[in-house]
Amino acid sequence: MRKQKKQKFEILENIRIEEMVAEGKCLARHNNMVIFVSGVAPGDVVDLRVTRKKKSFLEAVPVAFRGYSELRVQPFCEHFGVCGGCKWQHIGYDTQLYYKQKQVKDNLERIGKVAMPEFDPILGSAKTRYYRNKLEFTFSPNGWLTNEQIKSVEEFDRNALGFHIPGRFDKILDIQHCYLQPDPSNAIRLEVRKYGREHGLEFFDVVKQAGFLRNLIIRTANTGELMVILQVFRNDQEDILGIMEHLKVTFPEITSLQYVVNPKGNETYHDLEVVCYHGLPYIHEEMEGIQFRVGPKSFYQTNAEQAYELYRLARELADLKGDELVYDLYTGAGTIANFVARQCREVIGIEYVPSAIEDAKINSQINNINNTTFYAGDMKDILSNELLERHGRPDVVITDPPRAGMHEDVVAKLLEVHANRIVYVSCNPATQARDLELLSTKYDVARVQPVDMFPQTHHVENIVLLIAK
Ligand SMILES: C[S@@+](CC[C@H](N)C(=O)[O-])C[C@H]1O[C@@H](n2cnc3c(N)ncnc32)[C@H](O)[C@@H]1O
Repeated sequence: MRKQKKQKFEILENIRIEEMVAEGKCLARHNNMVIFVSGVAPGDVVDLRVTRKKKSFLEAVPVAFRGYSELRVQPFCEHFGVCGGCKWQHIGYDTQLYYKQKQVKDNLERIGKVAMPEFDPILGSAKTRYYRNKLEFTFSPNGWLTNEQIKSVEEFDRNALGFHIPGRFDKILDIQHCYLQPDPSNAIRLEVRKYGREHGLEFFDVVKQAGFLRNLIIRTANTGELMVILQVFRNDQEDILGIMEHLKVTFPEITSLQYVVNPKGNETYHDLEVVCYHGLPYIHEEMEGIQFRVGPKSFYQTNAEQAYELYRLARELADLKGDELVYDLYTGAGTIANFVARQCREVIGIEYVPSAIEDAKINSQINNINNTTFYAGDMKDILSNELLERHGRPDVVITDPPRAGMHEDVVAKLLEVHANRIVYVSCNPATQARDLELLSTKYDVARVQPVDMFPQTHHVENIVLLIAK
């Protein structure tokens, strides 16, 4: 007798979703086993398909809903559930803030294991939609179709311009309307797609590494300046100039229109020449009258309004009186360094990416800020005894590391220098908590202030003030 084939993915029925936990996933339990579930809300009752089995936990996705959570609200975007962009739009903004605050508290208390003050309530974002100043869209000749679209596939032009399906480098969701970036972002994207389709320009196929239109970046600054960068695979000048001219005429509000020819295997263009077709090769963001020049390769905080709130809080916690030496670690394009420079004696900014340091210097120059010095290199090498001897021991350290947190050598150096204050800005409370535990031998945690930079997502930013013991 033939053996019955074992079902690959187990279905678990009638499971109540308990809590929102890390990375925007929810927790449920079945037979004493913990299950991490995406796309649900605490209080939902669901049937789950197990997608991953580990010794101590399972991962699963819902296949049917038997009851809906009271926390749910109607998602506003037609791409919800497929697009990776706004995964939390099925729960209201107050609930999102509640869980972000909880995420910070859980991480700091569970991992950090240090004495904590009362946490300040999370600072929500004034804008919960259209808050991003930068989006990057990818072209594809065979865009992802929804089940509805598959039924009538002949009606759909598969040439797509949108976002990657989460976890898929080769699948692009064609976006009709995106709620993340203000006007005229949607209009520009739709016009580029229309022009490409109507003129028979090939949308790039990442698997075959063939085609022409590759990627579109739109940056909408808070000064009203607008940058558009088109990435193409081949240097077909007639086609490039055709689409550039069309965009220039159709959107006179574009102040910086650029293109990059990228024949490489990936979409990164930091090592390629970006050609300015029209306008200036950069745009400006502004904060308290300080201008920040943003070039095609520059990093700038993507929620500019909330970045201002974040920096304002960081500066408040730094408690600058005018005579301090401040070290701004992981300074990026020197945004925090320049933002606090007028309130202190001197700022030393350190950052890994050399082009960001060039931007940081320009940002000081164009604002007549003369008390900043910037260094490019790996933090653990640059923050050396030699540097500390040259500039002196910092009174205040502001540190804003990447998600991985600070290298242990950098933490060791901060213990050694024993600054009066450390303002630790983090986009990952888990690694922040790990670093706080190490720092707690010489510093007390005095304030904890979560900030929401990314509504509709599980991401949370957190500022911690440490005071020397
Ligand atoms: C979260 S961003 C902070 C940017 C900046 N403070 C701002 O608000 O715009 C972290 C920065 O750390 C830089 N970085 C990452 N690893 C680094 C390292 N090992 N040494 C120095 N800088 C590093 C990244 O390039 C990035 O600019």
